[in-house]
Amino acid sequence: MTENKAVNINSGWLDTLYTKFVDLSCNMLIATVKKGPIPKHIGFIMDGNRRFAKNNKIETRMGHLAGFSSLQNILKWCLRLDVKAVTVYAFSIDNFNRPKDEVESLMELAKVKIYELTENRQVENMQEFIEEHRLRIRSIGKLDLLPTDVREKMEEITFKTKDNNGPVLNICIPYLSTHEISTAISSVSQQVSNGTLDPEDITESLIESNLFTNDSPQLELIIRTSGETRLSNFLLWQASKNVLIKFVDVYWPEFTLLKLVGILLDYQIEKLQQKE
Ligand SMILES: CC(C)=CCC/C(C)=C/CC/C(C)=C/COP(=O)(O)OP(=O)(O)O
Repeated sequence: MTENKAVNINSGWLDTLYTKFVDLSCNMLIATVKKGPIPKHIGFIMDGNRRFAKNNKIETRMGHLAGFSSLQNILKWCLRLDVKAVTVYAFSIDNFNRPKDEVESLMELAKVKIYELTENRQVENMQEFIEEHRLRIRSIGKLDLLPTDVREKMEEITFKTKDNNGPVLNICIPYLSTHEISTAISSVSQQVSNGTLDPEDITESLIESNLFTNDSPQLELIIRTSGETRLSNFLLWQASKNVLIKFVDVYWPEFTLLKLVGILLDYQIEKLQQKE
């Protein structure tokens, strides 16, 4: 009995010490990398949740849940690093071709997590974090493909955070870059056909101003986890403008601050080389 108690006290003390050590290390890493240029807008292809689940012998659903936790951590670090926009590929239009129960569980996860945020519940201090950083959350993509309840939750959080004047989190769900570009072109053609736009005034920047990311700063970095080296129809137009693309060999739920900092240092070296 006494022995157990002693072990509990010791492990509590060690946990606290460990947490403090981790916090301190994270703060130091963030302060160090912030001395150099930080990309204003980062896109993440959050890949590898299912392989993470398989490797760890857990259900696919739990892999996606671990992916959501990873998203929360990475978002927090990005905001502390003063990144102004984070765009995440949460669900591709093609993902609707996955097994029905996986699609349903991903939709449920999206709905529940967004519900927790909109209803002002504590999601590991996430609500506090949104308030503190005045974060705007937007869902972008072909929203009418979402089940009504999920779409409503997405629209609700976009509405609730629309007047926040801090950074923006763009959640691509369900998204394909080619759909985004064709939607922009269609909106421009509409203006031509109703006589509000002269075809001669169609420029690259006009098309760009009709993309879903039109109110985010220029994309400067894309990170894809899981070792895959493709863009998989993510931010193709935005990626054409001097964007550094980094492929990392870890699954999304395993992506750490240390990995992010390593990539940011590469980004800073590249910036310095471009200046020379
Ligand atoms: C509400 C919200 C924003 C939720 C985010 C949750 C999350 C991280 C979703 C990503 C889903 C997804 C298709 C990941 C890709 O890994 P994969 O499933 O393709 O894994 P694999 O590459 O190993 O097959």
